[in-house]
This record gives sequence, C-alpha cells and structure tokens, in this order.
Amino acid sequence: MNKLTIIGSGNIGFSLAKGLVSTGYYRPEEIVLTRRSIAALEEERSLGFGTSSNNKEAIQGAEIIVLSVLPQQIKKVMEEISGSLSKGQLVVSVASGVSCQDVKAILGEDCTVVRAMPNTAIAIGQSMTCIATDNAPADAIAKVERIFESVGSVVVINEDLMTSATALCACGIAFFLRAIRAASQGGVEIGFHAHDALKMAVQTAKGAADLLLQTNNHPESEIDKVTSPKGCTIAGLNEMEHNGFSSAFIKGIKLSALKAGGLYNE
Ligand SMILES: NC(=O)C1=CN([C@@H]2O[C@H](COP(=O)(O)OP(=O)(O)OC[C@H]3O[C@@H](n4cnc5c(N)ncnc54)[C@H](O)[C@@H]3O)[C@@H](O)[C@H]2O)C=CC1
Ligand SMILES: O=C(O)[C@@H]1CCC=N1
Repeated sequence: MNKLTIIGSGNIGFSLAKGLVSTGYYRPEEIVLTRRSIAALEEERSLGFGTSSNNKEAIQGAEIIVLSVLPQQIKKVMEEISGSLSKGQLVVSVASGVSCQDVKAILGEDCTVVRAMPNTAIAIGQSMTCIATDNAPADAIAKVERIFESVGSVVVINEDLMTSATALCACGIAFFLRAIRAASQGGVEIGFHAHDALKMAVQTAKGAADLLLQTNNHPESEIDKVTSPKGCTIAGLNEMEHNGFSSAFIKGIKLSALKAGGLYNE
C-alpha cells in the first residue's frame, strides 16, 4: 500500500516527492505521482516512484492525498476522485486560493482537509511551508506538519492568511531570486565576470539570511553594523530607497496576495 499519492507531478508535486525521499521520510515506492499523460512521468518512474494517469486508481489505499494541480485544474480533479475517497484518508491541498470549504464542497463535508503552502526550495529540504485548516482534527494537522517539517520549516496559520502566505513565501522565493539576479547584474557592471558575480551575490544573500536565522536579530540591526558613517553602504542603500526598493517589494507582495486569492474562480 502506498502512503502518499500526489495528484499533479509538476513543479511542486514532483519537488515535494523528491524532497520527502531525499530526507528519508518516505521511500520512492511509497509515493504515487499522477499526471494526465503516463508518458510524461518517465523521470518519476526512473527514480522508483509509483506513477499513474488514473487519479481514481492512484488514490486507492493512500493514507494521504496531495492535490498539486493548478487552481484552474483542481475542480475537475476533485470531481473525478469524489466518491472514490475512503474514510480516514487525509486530503492535503497545496493549490493557491482554494479554501478547505471549496475542497469539501466537492469531496464531501466529512472529508478531512488541510492546506499547505510550500515553496520550491522543498526540493532541497529548505521550504517555508504554511499550513492551515478549517476544522481538521489536531492529529491530521500534526501529520501534515511532520511531513513538511522534514523538508523545511513550518508555521501553522489561520486559513484566512493563506493567500498572504502564498505571496510572502511561495511567490516570495521568486522575489528573492530576482533580487539576487539584480545584485549579480550590478556586480558585472562594476567589473566581475557573470559567474563570479552570481556566486558572490548568492553567498552574500545566504549569509544575510543565515545571520538573521542564527541570531534572531532584526534586519535593520544587522544593517546598522554595515553602514559606516558617510560610508559607501548607506550611499548605496539610500539610492535604492530613493528608487523605490522597499516600496516596490511591498507593492509586489500585496499584488501577489490579491491575485492569489482570486485564482480558483478565474
Ligand atoms: N510552483 C510553486 O512555487 C508553488 C505552487 N503552488 C500551487 O501548487 C499547485 C501546482 O503548481 P505547480 O506545481 O507550479 O504547477 P504545474 O503546472 O507545474 O503542475 C501541475 C501538474 O498537474 C498536472 N495535472 C493537470 N491536470 C491533471 C489531472 N487532471 N490529473 C493529474 N495531473 C494533472 C500537470 O500535468 C502538471 O504536471 C498550484 O495550485 C499552485 O498554486 C503552491 C506553492 C508553490
Ligand atoms: O504563481 C503561482 O500562482 C504559484 C502559486 C505560488 C507560487 N506559484
């Protein structure tokens, strides 16, 4: 019997499966991944995962079913598997903008549903995952927490904050990646070859994040240590702020959150 069926082996579904195997939480044969076309699951098969293009069959015997298709695709998937779920199966949805109630409206009011919002760093065990539910029992939440803790950090939040979590953490990884790219582009302009500039920008970003993680300090208190009076750091920082750096980041996060909330009914 497989323990976990992931419906939708795309960016997040496949990354989740690989992350859970690389940390030893599951063995590949305990996970079944589905897509509409079995031919598209060749890589999954080569890694030892179970594969299927039949969602109804794939959920049979699964302890946990992860819905990892796009918000625009999830209604069709839920209608397909509705009626084939067994009592006691736990449904975890990672779809943005799809509430527990949206899921239960199709899968049944007695279905146990937990939402999870990971990010793509799940593939290397470094996800920031937010978890929420409307009324799943504590043991179901704890089970989902354990799974996602094996592939990163977890925060349990109120369901009404899930679209905010989507913007800050799931979309957020793209925002920080773009910031790293911008830094490396600046580095090229001031004299470094592209590969060196990128390596320097990446390690500097990692150092900044680790400083905060390990000290629990506020970013501004770490910034104060870098900004010598009349120095070059404050000159650069202020130039960025005059050009709207913080404002652009904040506005981007707000727009992402707004968009995330409307994806299901688009
Ligand atoms: N990509 C990301 O960083 C994150 C995505 N999410 C959410 O996760 C969900 C999946 O996103 P991605 O993995 O990026 O999308 P994706 O498009 O890469 O993956 C979706 C997968 O579902 C498959 N699929 C579509 N219809 C299917 C069906 N009827 N049966 C089986 N498989 C089917 C597609 O072939 C595809 O492989 C979305 O709802 C998204 O909002 C959540 C957190 C982060
Ligand atoms: O862009 C998106 O809609 C998905 C959801 C969160 C991250 N990627």
